[in-house]
Amino acid sequence: MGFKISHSNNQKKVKPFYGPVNDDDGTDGSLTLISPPDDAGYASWLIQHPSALNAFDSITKEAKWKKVVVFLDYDGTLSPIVEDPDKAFMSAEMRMAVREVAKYFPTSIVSGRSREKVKEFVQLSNVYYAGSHGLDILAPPRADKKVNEGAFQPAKLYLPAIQEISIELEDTIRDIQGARLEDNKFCISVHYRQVQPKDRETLKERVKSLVENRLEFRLTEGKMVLEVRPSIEWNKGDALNYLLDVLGFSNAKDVLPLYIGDDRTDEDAFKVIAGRREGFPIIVSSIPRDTIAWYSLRDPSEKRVFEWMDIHHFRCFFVVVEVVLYPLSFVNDSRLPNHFRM
Ligand SMILES: O=P(O)(O)OC[C@H]1O[C@H](O[C@H]2O[C@H](CO)[C@@H](O)[C@H](O)[C@H]2O)[C@H](O)[C@@H](O)[C@@H]1O
Repeated sequence: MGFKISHSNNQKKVKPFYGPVNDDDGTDGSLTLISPPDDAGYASWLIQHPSALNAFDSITKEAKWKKVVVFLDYDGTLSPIVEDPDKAFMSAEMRMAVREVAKYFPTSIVSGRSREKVKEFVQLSNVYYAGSHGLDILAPPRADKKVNEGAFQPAKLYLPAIQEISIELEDTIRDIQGARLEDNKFCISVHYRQVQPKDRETLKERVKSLVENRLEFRLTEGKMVLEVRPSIEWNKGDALNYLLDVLGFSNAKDVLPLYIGDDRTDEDAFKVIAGRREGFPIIVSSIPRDTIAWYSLRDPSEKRVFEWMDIHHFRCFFVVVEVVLYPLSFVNDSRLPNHFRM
């Protein structure tokens, strides 16, 4: 399978700003609420996007005899959303849960952060990392290539321009108190969580007009963050496809990608899974939201995700994998931790 990347220099793709319905709640600042965050609204949204916790049994049933490949977003999924982006630490329990999951299922972390930074936070060596919204992926070499060519970086040519626009952005936001830039290597994040509400529109307008004048860039918006990205058609959904391919699953009929994410950019990955009509797109949200995801996890903090990732729950998945891949005797193998034994 080949990967086509179009560099859309002529066609400007600036995504519209979505009304900041809930800008001050510290979580879903830029996302579209489809009903007020009350229990009745949430309950009816849950009918469309059932809780992945409650659906666990049906999910495991569907996964039987199939190969589950796990994809996880970082901020707001594995770590809680916090004021200071440099302090978005993942708990030790969550780390342990991800490490256990990755022992049995190929697991990738797909983040808007730079690959190096997200790896520093996650600190696991048994997962693959896709940073900068998938523009920087370190995965095993493809089956048809003997030598590992290093990271896949489709926007490498943009690096000098990214450095230039970073300086311009710095100048543009300098006088706005609380505004800060984060260099994510192939993308630049402009954070406004710590900017006073009265100054946020000014910041957005300035960044928007700067990016509009630079054809090599486009703008997306996350949770109280503007993300300046190269104008190439490549997103977290493409990263998911790329990883499935290099992991040897592109033509497999029995693959179920499982993706957990909380942000607008994760919708690209949900879309890919929805297009396959098989897999588990799971959104983390405490409010009803417009989403392509089929399942949901309520708490925007790590708690619910952890609960779901918890090895006790994943024990069910393990049984599936064990039936398919491992000899039965392995189940009661004393080398296995207690919670994996039958
Ligand atoms: O794709 P992700 O891994 O979810 O990255 C998206 C952005 O996440 C980070 O910002 C968000 O989390 C911060 C820490 O909790 C929070 O302060 C900020 O308001 C959120 O937008 C990251 O810092 C950004 O660079 C990513 O673009």
